[in-house]
Amino acid sequence: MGALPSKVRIVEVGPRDGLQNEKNFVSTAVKVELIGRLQEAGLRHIETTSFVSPKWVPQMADNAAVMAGIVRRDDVVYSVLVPNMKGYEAALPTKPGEVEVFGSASEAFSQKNINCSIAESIERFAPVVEAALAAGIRVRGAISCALGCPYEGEIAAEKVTYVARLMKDIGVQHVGIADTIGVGTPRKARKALEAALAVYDIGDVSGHFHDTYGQALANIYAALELGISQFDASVAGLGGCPYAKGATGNVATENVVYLLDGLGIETGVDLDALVDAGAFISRHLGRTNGSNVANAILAKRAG
Ligand SMILES: CC(C)(COP(=O)([O-])OP(=O)([O-])OC[C@H]1O[C@@H](n2cnc3c(N)ncnc32)[C@H](O)[C@@H]1OP(=O)([O-])[O-])[C@@H](O)C(=O)NCCC(=O)NCCSC(=O)C[C@@](C)(O)CC(=O)[O-]
Repeated sequence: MGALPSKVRIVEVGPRDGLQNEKNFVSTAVKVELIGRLQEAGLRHIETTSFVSPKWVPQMADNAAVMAGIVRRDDVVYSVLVPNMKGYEAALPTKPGEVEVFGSASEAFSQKNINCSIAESIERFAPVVEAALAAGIRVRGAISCALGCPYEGEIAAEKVTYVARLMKDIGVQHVGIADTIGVGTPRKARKALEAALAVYDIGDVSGHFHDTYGQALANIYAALELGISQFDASVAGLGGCPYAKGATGNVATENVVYLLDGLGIETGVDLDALVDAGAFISRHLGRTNGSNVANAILAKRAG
């Protein structure tokens, strides 16, 4: 195990992963304000929305309006999820900085989430990747259920390598290893990441850890020890996937920043401003903040 990275890129997924499962529609204005607050807090990579079927995920139906409403900064990458060419064609005019195709290491989850097999998903992604790269847009891929599946249970590391290889072969530049249901522990996280590292370079692999079993920070630490330097996180721990029942949100961004600050690892994020952004969206949703770091800071502020 080498030294920990000196710098980490946090991809803020709250506006997409965090909100997609909300039953009540969150207005476009609130989504836009949240994104504004997140970038003011120093986040430079934000998963902004997804171009998926509004029948499947109604909360993301205002994707184009969100992309039109945000006040863009040149130094922020605005990333959008795209499952097929229909989504890409809708996303392109909104000028995303990155498109993210999302596959799975589990056949069953692939069917539930995107209504096709792993092989079919790659066929759908291939023209998206080709078109995006030709347009100069970065392409990231997510590999869901890399540490376990709500339908199949254990997922072999070989399955992660297999999907990573398929993604690499069609030109996907970076893969995110996703613990969709938050069941992983550090050893599993390490195995899944190493499975992707058999195909991708260290700078092109990131971690996406849901915190259902409270293991996400431990998994991030294990990933840091491997040299991984990019992680997805969701402000106030918002979220869950509509097709992974019972899974809670992604690891809270505030918790990740606190950990990395403590380790002396640079993120560029101002924790206080981030806590304000999390308090804003939690207030709006009428939800207890899902970040214990945020709650501790808010309690301290209240005296
Ligand atoms: C993928 C599809 C569209 C396939 O859905 P399908 O039904 O197989 O698609 P289809 O091509 O047969 O089309 C059916 C209808 O959907 C429309 N359609 C088709 N494509 C699009 C599109 N892009 N945008 C808008 N509409 C679309 C299409 O026009 C048609 O409309 P109709 O004629 O019935 O009115 C569907 O299954 C879907 O939208 N699924 C939602 C997937 C999703 O958003 N899941 C959550 C995000 S993934 C996630 O959270 C995991 C991640 C990334 O965070 C990592 C982790 O933690 O694991």
